[in-house]
Amino acid sequence: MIEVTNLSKRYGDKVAVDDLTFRVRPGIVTGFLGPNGAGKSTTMRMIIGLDAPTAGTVTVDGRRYADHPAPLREVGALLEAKAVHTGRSARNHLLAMAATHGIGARRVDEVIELVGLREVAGKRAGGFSLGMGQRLGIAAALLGDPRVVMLDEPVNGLDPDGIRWIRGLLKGLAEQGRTVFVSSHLMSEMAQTAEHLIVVGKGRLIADVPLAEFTRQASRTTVRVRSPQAGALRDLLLGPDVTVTSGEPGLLEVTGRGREQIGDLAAAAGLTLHELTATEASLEEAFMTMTRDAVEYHGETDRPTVGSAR
Ligand SMILES: Nc1ncnc2c1ncn2[C@@H]1O[C@H](COP(=O)(O)OP(=O)(O)OP(=O)(O)O)[C@@H](O)[C@H]1O
Repeated sequence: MIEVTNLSKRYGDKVAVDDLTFRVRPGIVTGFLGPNGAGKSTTMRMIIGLDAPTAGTVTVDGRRYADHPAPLREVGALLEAKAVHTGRSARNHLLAMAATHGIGARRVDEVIELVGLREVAGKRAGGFSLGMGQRLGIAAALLGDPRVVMLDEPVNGLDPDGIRWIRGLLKGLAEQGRTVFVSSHLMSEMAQTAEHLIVVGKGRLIADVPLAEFTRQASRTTVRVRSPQAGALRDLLLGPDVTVTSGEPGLLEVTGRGREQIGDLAAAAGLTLHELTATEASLEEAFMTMTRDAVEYHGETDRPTVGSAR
């Protein structure tokens, strides 16, 4: 379990992480989702003590990372997929890491097998492709058989095979009861991997929801309505839990009322309709809307809003 409490990080005037509070539970894959610059890497660095918080606390299984007697056995992390610049073979690279933590050669061979590097384990790690380097980084993260696994953007730059492999690996680690925390800026990727989502924007928490709940909310249908009497129609449609927005004159986008209901209400009031179309938002669109709202929260609105009553 990772517990982040009122965590903030400032670099000079820049607030990278702003009063974040959330928990990452064992037994499931938790996705850490947010656009570029949202503060994901900074948060992960603070979890393993690479950066000191400006305020707030982070604990892993009840203790600060630095207070664990054998941190590598507690948390395995892959942060910033950077190339391994070494003339050593992959196996020797891992053996050297293992030796500094009192981990034996047997475990090195186990993780090599686990990440599928057996055939290239004797090759120079410095010459590895991005995908192989990524597998090596994951092997290093798993060396200590950690109860918490944390990976920052692990699928960046990987081919479809590599991506599928990482998804399977993460799910398997979670099924073994480990805490698995993985960041991405792609909703579509998280939708296939994570069971729970922590969404951040501009350093702030936007959502802390099960994926199923996010999907349910995202699939809320929007109805596009065109009418020469859009103003009157909007007034007619507004009500509790109904939102009406407009991007152009004569066009309304309505959530909270179904297509038939809108058609019936318009007909009963004698209003003319030129279009009545139901559209389902994709998960990616729902994520964009969510994070755009975080931008709006900071006062940078770019979306004209006709009216809403919630
Ligand atoms: N060492 C630093 N000094 C100054 N600013 C920093 C530093 N590290 C991060 N930042 C800033 O803090 C903000 C959050 O960055 P962070 O890398 O944590 O975001 P992220 O969500 O991981 O983004 P990405 O997906 O692009 O990696 C960004 O605006 C970034 O420019």
